[in-house]
Amino acid sequence: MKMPSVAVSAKGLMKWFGEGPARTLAINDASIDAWHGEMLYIVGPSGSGKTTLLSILSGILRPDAGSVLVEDIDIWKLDSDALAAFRLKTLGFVFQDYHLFPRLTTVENVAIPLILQKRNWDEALGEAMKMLEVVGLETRAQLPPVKLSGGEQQRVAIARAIVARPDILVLDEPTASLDGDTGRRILGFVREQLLSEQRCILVVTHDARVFDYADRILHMEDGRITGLEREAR
Ligand SMILES: Nc1ncnc2c1ncn2[C@@H]1O[C@H](COP(=O)(O)OP(=O)(O)OP(=O)(O)O)[C@@H](O)[C@H]1O
Repeated sequence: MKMPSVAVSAKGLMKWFGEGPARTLAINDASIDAWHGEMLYIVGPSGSGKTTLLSILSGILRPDAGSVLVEDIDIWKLDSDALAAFRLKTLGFVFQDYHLFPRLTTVENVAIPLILQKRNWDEALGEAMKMLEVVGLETRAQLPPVKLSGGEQQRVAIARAIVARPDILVLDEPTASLDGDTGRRILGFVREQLLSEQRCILVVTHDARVFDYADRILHMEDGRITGLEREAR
């Protein structure tokens, strides 16, 4: 059997927030390897450090110690321009609060990663439209995101994150505003589409309804990684 290759490898991560008596250790000596072709979940109680870890792994938040290799590149040694270019080329994100652009239409929001990669505007809008069909929002394409419900905005954020087929997809509570069926359908689609291309998907979630999509589940508590389960798939 072919061994999976490592997509993201983090070693000895530490992260503190705040100063003096309010200083909090958010990540305490965390190390992980995530592989191409797997969906790796990060679960744990509120405040255990899941979002902080995801932000460090995806080049958004600088750790105080430790290293992160993504596709063999030591991302925290890149300068800020190189890191931004690398994130654009390699990573797709869905944040907890979606980060949609209010002045753009829904379809333009989904097209953004393709436009930033210098794809032709009409072609980018065409691809974005196909993604909106997948998440069931083609009739909302020309509306601004504020006209959409929370669950619809979450689906737009997911469509935008996968439209450029990123090597690594990072999802923070991707099903929080979705009903059970929609959440499962969309995560199932993401899994099927991206894992068949050997992409790596990192998911922070509390949503037990979608746990069975995970290949492995990493548990966190008080900033530490306390366990790793392999799901029987
Ligand atoms: N920007 C920040 N400034 C100060 N403290 C922070 C900041 N971000 C996170 N923390 C603290 O770091 C710890 C880990 O937070 P984090 O948001 O990573 O946890 P989480 O497991 O994702 O929680 P949740 O499930 O509630 O989103 C918490 O104690 C939190 O209060």
